[in-house]
Amino acid sequence: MTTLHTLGFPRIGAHRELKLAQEAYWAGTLQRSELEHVGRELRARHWAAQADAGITLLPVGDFAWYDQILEWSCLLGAVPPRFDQDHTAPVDIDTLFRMARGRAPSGKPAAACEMTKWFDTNYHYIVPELHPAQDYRIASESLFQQVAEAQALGHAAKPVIPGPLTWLWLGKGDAYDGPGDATKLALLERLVPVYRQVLARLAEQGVQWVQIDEPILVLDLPDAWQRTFLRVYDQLAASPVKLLLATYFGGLGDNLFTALELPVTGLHLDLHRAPEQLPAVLARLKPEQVLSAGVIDGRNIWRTDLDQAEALLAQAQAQLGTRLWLAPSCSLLHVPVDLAQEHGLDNELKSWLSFAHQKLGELRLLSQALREPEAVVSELAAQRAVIAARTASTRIHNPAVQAQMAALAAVSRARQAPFAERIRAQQAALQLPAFPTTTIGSFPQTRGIRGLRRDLKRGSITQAEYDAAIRAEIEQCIRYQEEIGIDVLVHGEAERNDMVEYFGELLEGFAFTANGWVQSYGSRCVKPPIIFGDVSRPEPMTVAWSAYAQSLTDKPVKGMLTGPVTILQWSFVRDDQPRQRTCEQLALALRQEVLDLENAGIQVIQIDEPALREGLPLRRVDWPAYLDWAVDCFRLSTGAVKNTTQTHTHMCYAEFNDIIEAIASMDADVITIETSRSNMELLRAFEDFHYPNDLGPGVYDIHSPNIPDVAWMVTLMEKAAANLPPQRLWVNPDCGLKTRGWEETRPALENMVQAAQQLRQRYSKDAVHK
Ligand SMILES: CN1c2c(nc(N)[nH]c2=O)NC[C@@H]1CNc1ccc(C(=O)N[C@@H](CCC(=O)N[C@@H](CCC(=O)N[C@@H](CCC(=O)O)C(=O)O)C(=O)O)C(=O)O)cc1
Ligand SMILES: N[C@@H](CCS)C(=O)O
Ligand SMILES: [Zn+2]
Repeated sequence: MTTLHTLGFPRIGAHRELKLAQEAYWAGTLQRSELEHVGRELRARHWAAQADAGITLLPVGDFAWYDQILEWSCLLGAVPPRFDQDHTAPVDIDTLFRMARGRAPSGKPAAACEMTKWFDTNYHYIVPELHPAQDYRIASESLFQQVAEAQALGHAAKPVIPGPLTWLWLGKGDAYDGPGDATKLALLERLVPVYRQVLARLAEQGVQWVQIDEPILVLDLPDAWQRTFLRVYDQLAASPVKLLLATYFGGLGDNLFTALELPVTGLHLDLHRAPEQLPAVLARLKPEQVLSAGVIDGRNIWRTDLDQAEALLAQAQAQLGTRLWLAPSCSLLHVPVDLAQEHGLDNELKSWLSFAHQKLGELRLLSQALREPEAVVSELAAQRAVIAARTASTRIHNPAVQAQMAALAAVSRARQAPFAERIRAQQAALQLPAFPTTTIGSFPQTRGIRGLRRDLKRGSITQAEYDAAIRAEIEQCIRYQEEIGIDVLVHGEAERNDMVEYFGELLEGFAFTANGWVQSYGSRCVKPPIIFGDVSRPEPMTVAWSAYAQSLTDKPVKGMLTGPVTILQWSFVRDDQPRQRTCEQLALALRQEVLDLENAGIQVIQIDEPALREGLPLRRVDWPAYLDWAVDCFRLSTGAVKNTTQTHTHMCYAEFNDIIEAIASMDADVITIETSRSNMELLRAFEDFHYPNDLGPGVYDIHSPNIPDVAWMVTLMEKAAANLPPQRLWVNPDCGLKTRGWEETRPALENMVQAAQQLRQRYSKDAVHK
């Protein structure tokens, strides 16, 4: 029997049960015991589904109340001092929630830990906080309880834990300088003994295999880190369990020899992203070692070409026999739960797709194809037919788009005049004060607004009633901004379920799901649209809403679009052409929308690119090629407007230092960025580079419910104005306000406007000229 396993299963539940329970618990409407019951039910259901599908080793520890890295930090007792953790007591679930979100039903509120993107995914993890003097201990029983839970249900449990080097790499602390700072490695002296205790406890529970995740092995690692892998795993090898070292999201590259030298009993490889590493691994795998082949794509939703997978694995099967295990390439956390819940997708399209449940079936079929193909001839033929039908389908090709693409080289990307000339023309048209104020786009997405979409979907209100109610929201938003004196207004994005899904629903070549939720962070989920064919824009997508908003006021209202790279990055993307091609098609569609907005009298147009940095390949050698086409696509979508039309872009969740040149070459007239959480540290890249265009460093953190005070925001802007020309600076929050309530938004924005007024007085001489 081939061993089949998964590196992790989505924890949210097919109907986002976890989200609903978490939010009810935080709101005080669900008891802790009821929350725990929901967790147990979800785990049991997910194990049962996997076992029923023939998965022989079940992941335990992939469930998390908020995030799996945070769970592990809590198990290690790595709780920052501000959360008042008693060093002899277990870490309580409310402490975990306070670390994640600053507050919980019990315990003192405190500043939440930082959250950031998980490798190149749209999932966010809670950053471990590292201190040179930190002591580690087993401070939570949760993992051991879950192992016992799985075993009581009759399952073979395979605990999944973050490896010590990956956990340290992801961690931050005042004493450390970036992910690869070698001084972090000193913490291993206290960390590794706790790992050994954990492994010993798991062995006592009868666990045979532990999956230890070291995804940093697919990154460029400094020598000191590479060498330390050997030392650390020598110490862990003495444990009485077998270790399966899991790597994913890319190939091992120059870390391959390191990985193969480690004294572990099994190695998991991402053979979907990096099939080319297989021969080198097969040549060097030790005789007793297991190879777990991650051939089913855990990051996308297309059915697997099993012939291709089988051909890739034929030699491995012959060489390794039962030492060849099969698995998805990474945790299934990154795909929706169950395609069977999708009743709105047509059968043809549905036949092309595979969500988490369906991937389990594919895994079993692949194992049969490798061992006893004669037993599954018809299933394999059916899968083959689907793959062939998708390739041949006329739905994926649009001749008009192909014609546009053929002429792409001739399309101008450059604005008509350089920035210095454009900004003068824009200022003459817009007449903005110094330190103009604006927001990033979204205003609170209230229950009322979401309820409207729910009612429209259920048919309990008509499209006309929905549109009227959204217009009323827009009017309220415009009036409010006028009342408090914002200079460049937004319409508030009330009509959008999500900044990417909304566009996916309106573009051709996209499909969207009813229930294809994927966890983004904590209780927040997204429903990534599916790009299955050539992308085009049948009709304007935002013009009516923006034009309506502009009709209500004499102040400029920003048109608001999501950029091509971000739409690409946050969608499930077709895998039958390079991502660059798909991005170019998106850029062309957005270019038309930009021109339509301009024609409708919109003078300021923002094209958000928060995912530009997240799209960076994991290996530096691949960065220049990506940045070239990503920036080119942005310029393709924005380059056609008149000099008097002001383009904005917005980026968040990003460090800018190493991509500042690319950002500058996007040539947006104004960029608004997230900087307040880092106390304007992130601004340094713009200062050092002498960034030439206008810049809005976010003056307050929209992820926090705290109201920023005026003096604080003035101080932050003074820091910015010390190194950048004051006449180039804008005043704005960090990011959109959709996750905040009005009760937090009102005082925060009013304070922000006051801060701008004080800045105008203070810098009246320098800043008059835009
Ligand atoms: C900026 N971010 C985004 C990322 N990726 C995206 N695709 N979009 C983003 O905005 N990545 C990085 C960050 C991640 N940040 C966030 C922030 C907030 C959310 C979020 O709030 N998600 C919502 C779901 C949003 C949505 O689709 N809303 C629908 C309503 C869906 C729904 O639950 N409907 C209910 C009724 C609701 C009610 O009555 O209250 C129903 O149908 O029963 C909509 O507005 O129509 C979330 O709740 O998780 C995500 C990422
Ligand atoms: N315009 C979007 C950008 C989020 S990154 C918003 O305001 O929500
Ligand atoms: Zn943002």
